[in-house]
Amino acid sequence: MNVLTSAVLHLDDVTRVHGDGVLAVNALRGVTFTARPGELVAVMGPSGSGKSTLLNLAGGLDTPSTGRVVIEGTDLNTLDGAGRARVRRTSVGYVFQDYNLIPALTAAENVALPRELDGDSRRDAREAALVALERVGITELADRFPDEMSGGQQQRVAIARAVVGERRLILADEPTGALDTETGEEVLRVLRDFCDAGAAGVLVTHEARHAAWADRVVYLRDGLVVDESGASVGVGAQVLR
Ligand SMILES: Nc1ncnc2c1ncn2[C@@H]1O[C@H](COP(=O)(O)OP(=O)(O)OP(=O)(O)O)[C@@H](O)[C@H]1O
Repeated sequence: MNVLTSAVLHLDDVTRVHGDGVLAVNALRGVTFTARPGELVAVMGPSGSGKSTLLNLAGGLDTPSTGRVVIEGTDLNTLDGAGRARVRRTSVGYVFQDYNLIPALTAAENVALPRELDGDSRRDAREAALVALERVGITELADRFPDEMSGGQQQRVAIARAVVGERRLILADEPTGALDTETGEEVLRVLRDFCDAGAAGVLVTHEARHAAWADRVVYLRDGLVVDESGASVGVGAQVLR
């Protein structure tokens, strides 16, 4: 099968230079990367290796200097800013270390927001939010505000917000960084479940233990993919599940 039609995310020989002249930094230097439906791919590497740059490009928040980013068959280079924003709203969900929930909105309202921004009626958006909250196992917290929830519960809300409306690409940047070990593992299990149900996930992490939930690990150094491991980590993921 053609990689561009089978992949949810495909980066094709992508470079990204930040700044110019003597201050130019080659954050990515020709990276090819694919995440397919059902797959959770961990991205690891030292500080400054290009992990955040890769995630920002993957989500259409940044544009490559050269190369292509293709999401669900659409080459983002062919879109204008509004087109990229639409792909972000409909195909891509982000999960951040610090949850990024809106404090004045309840869990259901936070999750419903992307749907409302995309034109759903308030009622349809709430219905979609309740489905997403059920999938992360916290329906009963729908009407609580973020400061009435634990960190792990807030991160589940953030994951529900990332997937609401059938978005199929989940980009997670150190999603367990603010959580204790046990809660962090529960959050990774939720991410894993979404990928098992057909989404594609990209998980940036510093911890090998967390990368064990992934099907593959891609190691970056100085803006290049220096190693990719599949089989052994895949076995780890099977054991953990
Ligand atoms: N907006 C920017 N302007 C200039 N340089 C940048 C910018 N963003 C990133 N860089 C540089 O690009 C390189 C890659 O940065 P990036 O944030 O992608 O790395 P990272 O692997 O995510 O690091 P960390 O683990 O510390 O978050 C680094 O040298 C960084 O200093």
